[in-house]
Amino acid sequence: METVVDIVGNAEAKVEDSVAARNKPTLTSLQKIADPVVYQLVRVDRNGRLVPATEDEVMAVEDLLEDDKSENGFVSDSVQTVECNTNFKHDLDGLQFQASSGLPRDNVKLDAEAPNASPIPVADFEKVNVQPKQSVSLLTPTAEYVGIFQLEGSPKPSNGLVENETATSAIGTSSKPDFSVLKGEIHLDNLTVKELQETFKATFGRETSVKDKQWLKRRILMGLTNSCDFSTTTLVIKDNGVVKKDKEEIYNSVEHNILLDPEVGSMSVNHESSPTFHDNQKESHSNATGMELQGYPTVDNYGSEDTNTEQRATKRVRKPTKRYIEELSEGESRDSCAKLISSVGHRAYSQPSTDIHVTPVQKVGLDGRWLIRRDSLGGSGVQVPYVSRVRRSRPRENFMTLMPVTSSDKLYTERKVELEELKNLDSNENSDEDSVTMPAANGRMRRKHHRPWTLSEVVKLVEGVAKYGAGRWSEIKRLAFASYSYRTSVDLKDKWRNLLRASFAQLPAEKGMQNSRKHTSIPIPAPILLRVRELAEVQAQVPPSFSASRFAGHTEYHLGQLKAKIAKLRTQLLEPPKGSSGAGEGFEVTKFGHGRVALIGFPSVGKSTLLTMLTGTHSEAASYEFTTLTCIPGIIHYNDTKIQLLDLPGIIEGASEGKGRGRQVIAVSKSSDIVLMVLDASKSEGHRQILTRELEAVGLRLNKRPPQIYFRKKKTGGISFNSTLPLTHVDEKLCYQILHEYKIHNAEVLFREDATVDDLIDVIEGNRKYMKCIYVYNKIDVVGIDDVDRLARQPNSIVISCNLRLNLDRLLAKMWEEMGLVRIYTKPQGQQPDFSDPVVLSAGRGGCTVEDFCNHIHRSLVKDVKYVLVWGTSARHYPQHCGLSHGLQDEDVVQIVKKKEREDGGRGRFKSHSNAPARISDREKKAPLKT
Ligand SMILES: Nc1nc2c(ncn2[C@@H]2O[C@H](COP(=O)(O)OP(=O)(O)OP(=O)(O)O)[C@@H](O)[C@H]2O)c(=O)[nH]1
Ligand SMILES: [Mg+2]
Repeated sequence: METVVDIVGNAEAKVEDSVAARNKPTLTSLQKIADPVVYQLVRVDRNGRLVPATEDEVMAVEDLLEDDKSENGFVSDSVQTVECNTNFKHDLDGLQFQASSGLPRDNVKLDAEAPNASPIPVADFEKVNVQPKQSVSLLTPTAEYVGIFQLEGSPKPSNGLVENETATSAIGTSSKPDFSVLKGEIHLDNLTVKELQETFKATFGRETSVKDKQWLKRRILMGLTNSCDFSTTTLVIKDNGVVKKDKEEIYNSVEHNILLDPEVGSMSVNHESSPTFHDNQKESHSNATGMELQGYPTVDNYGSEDTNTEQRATKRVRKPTKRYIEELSEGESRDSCAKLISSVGHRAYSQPSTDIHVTPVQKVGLDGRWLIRRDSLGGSGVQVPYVSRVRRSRPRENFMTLMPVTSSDKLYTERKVELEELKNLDSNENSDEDSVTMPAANGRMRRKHHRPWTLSEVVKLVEGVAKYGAGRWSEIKRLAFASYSYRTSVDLKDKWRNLLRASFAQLPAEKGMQNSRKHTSIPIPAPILLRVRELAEVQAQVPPSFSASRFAGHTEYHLGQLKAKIAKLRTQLLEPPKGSSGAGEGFEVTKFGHGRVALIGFPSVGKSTLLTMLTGTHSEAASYEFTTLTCIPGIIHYNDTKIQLLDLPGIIEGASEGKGRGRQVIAVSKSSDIVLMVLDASKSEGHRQILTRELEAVGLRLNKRPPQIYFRKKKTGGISFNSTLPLTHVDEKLCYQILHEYKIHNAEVLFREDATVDDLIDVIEGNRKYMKCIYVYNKIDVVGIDDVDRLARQPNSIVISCNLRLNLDRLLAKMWEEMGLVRIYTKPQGQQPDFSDPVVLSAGRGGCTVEDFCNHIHRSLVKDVKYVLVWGTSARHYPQHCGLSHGLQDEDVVQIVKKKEREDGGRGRFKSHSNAPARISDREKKAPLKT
């Protein structure tokens, strides 16, 4: 099989270029040319017909391209400034092959030097007889397709072939030796071992130490047979050599080349400045000088055999994946630009009078299937399209390797800029094109299995939502995305969600373009995002978790993470070390009464004095600090209830960290029902904040209710984040980060209120205590009335004076109110209620329902309760028959009606009056009758 790359040219361009090339066959002629040439990869079958190369072949060629480019360290401007407007003039009589092309200056120089400098003349060779209608075939630009047969100018007339040292040196040190420039026929039988080795080196690109002539000849012939395209030459391989063929054969072979299948891909060819065609440079027919190289037939030698042969073979037999086939087929049906190239190729081949067709390809696609490279040369870029097939087998190593890298930084920068443009050119005009591969930041190809959305698609989606409404994805898909078979309604839904995120996360101060996702192919313009936002707001689609624009930044996330970290570490700090017996000596006293109240405050604020005043229990009070060093309990008799009041040592700043036994003090206060924070009215206002902070540091939450956040850990299923209302402090990402900090990866979170990050952390920690706190400002006798008035108006505050016994009753009332004790009086059946000894319930101590009331009396009472009769504020009428779930209120009177024992046997007419066993077998057998 021979694989060739055929050139499709533009006839008009050809004429112009040929004229230009003749008049000014230099670089300037090239610069005037803007139209690119489409190269298509074809294959010559056994009948000599050119058939389109298969995908595997294209893939293999691309591999070779890549490999060669990566192997070849040679970098030259001329490599990338490919001249594709080559004008060929083939004389039927032959004998003349004119190649005029606007090669770069380097090429001109090298090509001009080559005939003179080349010491490799071999043998006389007939001038090539080529049909003018033919499409000149080029071999694929790989290292295997190198070599040229020269006809004349050889100072060394022999049958061997010699490497063109000048040319080799001209192109620099190559990693692979190039195939020698041959002249005339080659008869391997006549070559010496050394010459055979040279030939082998030229053919395969590597040296060999084998001296076996037969082996060398066989390998060389095999290499030539497999790799060289002799169809465009007058050479054939015959009898251990490359020999001339008849004119008829040449004519036939050329005729075969004209028959082309239009369905071929395009391929870029890099023309090298060197006359020795090296690796991926195999252009043999271009000459910038426009001079005639008479008798120089272009035989692109396929000096094959490289180390990748086996790999390529493996690739060819590998079955393409289903996805690859699907995408390729979709792409082929969709790619209008690809069709353009194909059709151009078809036209070019079908035009009888042209041999080169320069195709003005203007569209640029990045779908991985075709790509037009625009290399900058001077002011006018030359566009070189080539096939860039999607290869699902492995990602293309480097996008840039397909584009020859110039040594000039400027050109390199330009190319990068162009690449960026290409990336961003996913525009309206290319709406049907989708990127499958994208160049990543490190220059390697990053493959995306999904098709990135184009701007036109996004606009269509937004229009569809505006027209049909969000949620009607199937309808939008059917009506607006009918031609986009690869877009499902789920895709539309997902994209709309991402657009919503992007639009609500976008800060107004940000620059106009913002991506909804990090790796999206196109940035969404600000107007579209604004439109999305408008639509979402109109259709009440504001996602709760994205309604806060403040989350566009990372500061909140970072702060949230830090808060979670601090809370976690603080919890670890407060936990007693494992293995220890726990805390040391504490202040804990036995619980007594119906409620417990702790006195917390700085030293010498009057706590002990207050205890003495309220309870009658003496507690040492003095004018120096830390008079009290332990917990002193007292009992307050109030409203037929007993309330335990605890006098505690004074705490100072840093108590939560253990200063002044502050931790034990706070631990006792944690066990109480409410906290009385005693403050000195004559002291700084900051004391209140300090104490609040200290208590909160150990998990006490004063005058707060638990956050309305439902949180439940799960074993599997990930994190489900939901909210019943728009959130302004927490979003999904922040919630995930905080949970991640606690190493929670499976949980259910439901926000029922606009909670803060601290609330979420409290819920996750789960050990917070929410308590009522009354701020008691003592010693108001020493401050002005204005200050007293101001303090008294603060929430949860009360002003007192222990010395003057001012406002103590209000303090007790407030305390009672905050404690929420519920007194229930019992009423025996047929008797008066007992108002002397109530049953005291509270929400903090087991609840206030009838069942709690029964349990408070005795645990076994609940199952005997038939119903209860309730008098009081909780009853709608007196008495009300209530069940166990009825909620009781303060000073209710309850009468319990128990079930009767005889009712156990049934009710009404179903009642069982007999005590006989239910089953006959259980009955006692009567004694048999005596006869
Ligand atoms: N002017 C005035 N002084 C008071 C009042 N209540 C208490 N004091 C004085 O404040 C000083 C401290 O009183 P204590 O009851 O020992 O204060 P404490 O908070 O128990 O102090 P520690 O036990 O050290 O924490 C005493 O000298 C009291 O006489 C008040 O209402 N007015
Ligand atoms: Mg005291």
